[in-house]
Amino acid sequence: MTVSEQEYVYYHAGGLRGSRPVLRGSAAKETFDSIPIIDVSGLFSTDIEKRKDVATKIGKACREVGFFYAENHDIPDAVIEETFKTVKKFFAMPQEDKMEVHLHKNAALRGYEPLFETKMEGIGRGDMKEAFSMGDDPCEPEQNSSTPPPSSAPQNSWPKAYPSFRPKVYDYYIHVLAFARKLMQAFALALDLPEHYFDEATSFPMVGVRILHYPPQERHEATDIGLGAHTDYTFFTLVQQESVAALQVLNANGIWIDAPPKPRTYVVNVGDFLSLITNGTFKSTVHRVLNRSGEERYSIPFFFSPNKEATLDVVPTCKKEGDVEKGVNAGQYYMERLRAARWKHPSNEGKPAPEVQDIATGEVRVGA
Ligand SMILES: O=C(O)CCC(=O)C(=O)O
Ligand SMILES: [Fe+2]
Repeated sequence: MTVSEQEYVYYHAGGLRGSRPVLRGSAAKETFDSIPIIDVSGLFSTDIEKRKDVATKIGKACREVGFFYAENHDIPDAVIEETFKTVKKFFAMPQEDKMEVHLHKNAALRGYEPLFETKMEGIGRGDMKEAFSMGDDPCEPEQNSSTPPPSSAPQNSWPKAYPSFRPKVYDYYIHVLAFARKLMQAFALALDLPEHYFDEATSFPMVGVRILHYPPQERHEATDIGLGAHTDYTFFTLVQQESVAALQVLNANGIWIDAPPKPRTYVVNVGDFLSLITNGTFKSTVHRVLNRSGEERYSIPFFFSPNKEATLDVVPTCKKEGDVEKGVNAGQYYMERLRAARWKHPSNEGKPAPEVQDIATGEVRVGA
């Protein structure tokens, strides 16, 4: 095969542009071609051996794939169903009611983002999704922070036109946060660390609920994308998808593996923070959303990351000889990544527009 015939996949990983050759036939490496399903019910057992059994499976999935489906979690169906109803009602509001809480009006980059506002990849129109995000804020009583700051601007923006939105989103938030904490303990066990190893670094974690609406894509090419190929800047992410398949995960051969919704499961994926502190042992795997279904798609990622103040260093069980301590400040890194993808936010004023890359051809240009 000549160089010019080599096909590549382009993406953003760890905030940097990357590419991967598409390997087929005899050139293909050993890699995953499906997403493992893990029964996580043992995590709720009082028997540590049962918890460790689940953690071992989680560890294998994180090392080999970076993604898994968690089945038999403890979040009631009714909570998830009610949340999707809420999500649909939010997106069905008149545009001006959504724009009232536009993310550009919020210093913490929370709130509503209309269609095509982010451009993870692609010289096309941008990401074909609208979103609303909320997250950790010690000032909001629903979050039961033991140490609210004496005074601080609210971090979240809530739509006035939909008063019951906030309590409904919080109902989801509280449930998923508890499950995420359980998973964090399982990740510790999976790394041969004490179960509560991460408790201190996640005492008031950076978390976010992002609700997403992907209209059906008119064009069926990768240049018309729901959400460009990326990795998450989290410890891990818990994605609840409704019924429409569109999420895809990139394997080592540059092949997109479908991660369709499976009833009563969460898609769990390792993010860049967990990859960083495990020296890359746990994979923060590239993924994207392409909604070719012809239907409206709704999904709800829940992002779980360390405390803002936490310093990220490689955990003792993953250290290698000669490693230099990374000492990354979690909060700073998180905000940099969040801002980089939203360069029109007022906090980026004066900074040059970032470069974007055509996901089909690899061509790079200054973003518009
Ligand atoms: O919509 C999805 O299924 C995934 C969304 C996602 O990857 C993200 O928001 O980081
Ligand atoms: Fe993601």
